[in-house]
Parts: sequence; structure tokens; C-alpha cells
Amino acid sequence: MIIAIGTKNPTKVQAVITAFSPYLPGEFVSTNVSSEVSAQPLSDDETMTGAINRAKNALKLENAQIGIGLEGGVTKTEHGYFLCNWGAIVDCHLQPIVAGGARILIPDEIGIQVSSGLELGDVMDHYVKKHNVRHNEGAIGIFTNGCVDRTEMFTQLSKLLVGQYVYKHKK
Ligand SMILES: O=P(O)(O)OP(=O)(O)OP(=O)(O)OC[C@H]1O[C@@H](n2cnc3c(O)ncnc32)[C@H](O)[C@@H]1O
Ligand SMILES: [Mg+2]
Repeated sequence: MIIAIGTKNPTKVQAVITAFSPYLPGEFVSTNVSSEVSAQPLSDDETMTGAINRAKNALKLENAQIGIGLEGGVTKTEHGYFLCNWGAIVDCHLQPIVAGGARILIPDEIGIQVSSGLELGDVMDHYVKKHNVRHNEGAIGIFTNGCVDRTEMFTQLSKLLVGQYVYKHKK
């Protein structure tokens, strides 16, 4: 069984393999696909749509049995800007199964820059003077002081996906 993951970002790929392999043994293939939303989604809806599109496009492109998409975004609330993360799993039978990941408040100065058109990954690199935060601990890792990094967050999100998938297939 081919399980296609719609990204080459190592934090996402590692998370999916860790969460899925105990439940769905198969060949994991990571593939660059379009999310068909902006590079920096700015709402829950846009981020969720990006995750679903990545899952569908990965399934198609790799001729896989299962497609998985994970997408990060920023969403503005009455209480400030939050990181948001969404994931989706598709196969040829079911409607997409979707799950949300952790969300934490980020500083206004970061949220404002992202809202004005910059990508969070670039803003974070500048903010902490590091290179490629997005492929490493992520903004979530920085702002939780390393307690929860991006791979761990995506691993929990991927467990929410695989758990729902297995449950639905039992019926
Ligand atoms: O290669 P892909 O899969 O696209 O991985 P990505 O790191 O670009 O991740 P997303 O497209 O899902 O995220 C959308 C944008 O938000 C950024 N982003 C989201 N969460 C982040 C985090 O925790 N740390 C740093 N950047 C983050 C990311 O760098 C993108 O600019
Ligand atoms: Mg991206």
C-alpha cells in the first residue's frame, strides 16, 4: 500500500511516519504538491482547505491508496494571533477526514508581519536569528521554549488522523 504525504518538509514527513506506521503499514512516499491556497494561509478555513488539497493531490500524483496533507497557518482572534495547524487524510472511498492541531498565541509583531504578506517561516528566522526554523523546532517550538516542537505537534495531529481513519474502516 502506498501512503503519499503531500510535502517534503521533514517535520511533517517524520510525524506522519511515526504516527501511521504502527496502524497502517505501507510504503510512505513524500511528494511536493500544491496546497492550492496561499503559501501562508491566514485563517482556519484556508489552512484546512490547504491540508485537504495536499492530501488529494498527493493521492493522485503518486497513484497512492492513501493521501495525507498537513498545513500550517496563522489565524486572528479577539485575543490575538494564533498558530493553527490542520491535517487531512483521503482515500478513494471516504470523504476527507480532517483534524486540527495545537494552537498557541504568538506575539502581535509576528502576527502583523504575517498578515501583511510575509511567511511565518521567514518572520521566525529573522525574529530568532536562526535559519530554517520551519524545518526544525518551528514557531511552536520557539514559543513553548522547546516543550513541544513542530514534529511533536504534527505527530499528535497525525495520530488524530490515523485514529479516525482506522475507526471509520472498522464499521
Ligand atoms: O514545505 P511545506 O509542506 O509547505 O512546509 P512549510 O514549512 O512551508 O509549512 P506550511 O506550508 O504548512 O505552513 C505555511 C506557512 O507557515 C509557516 N509556518 C507554519 N507553522 C510554522 C512553524 O511552526 N514554524 C515556522 N513556520 C511555520 C511555514 O513556514 C509557511 O510559511
Ligand atoms: Mg509551505
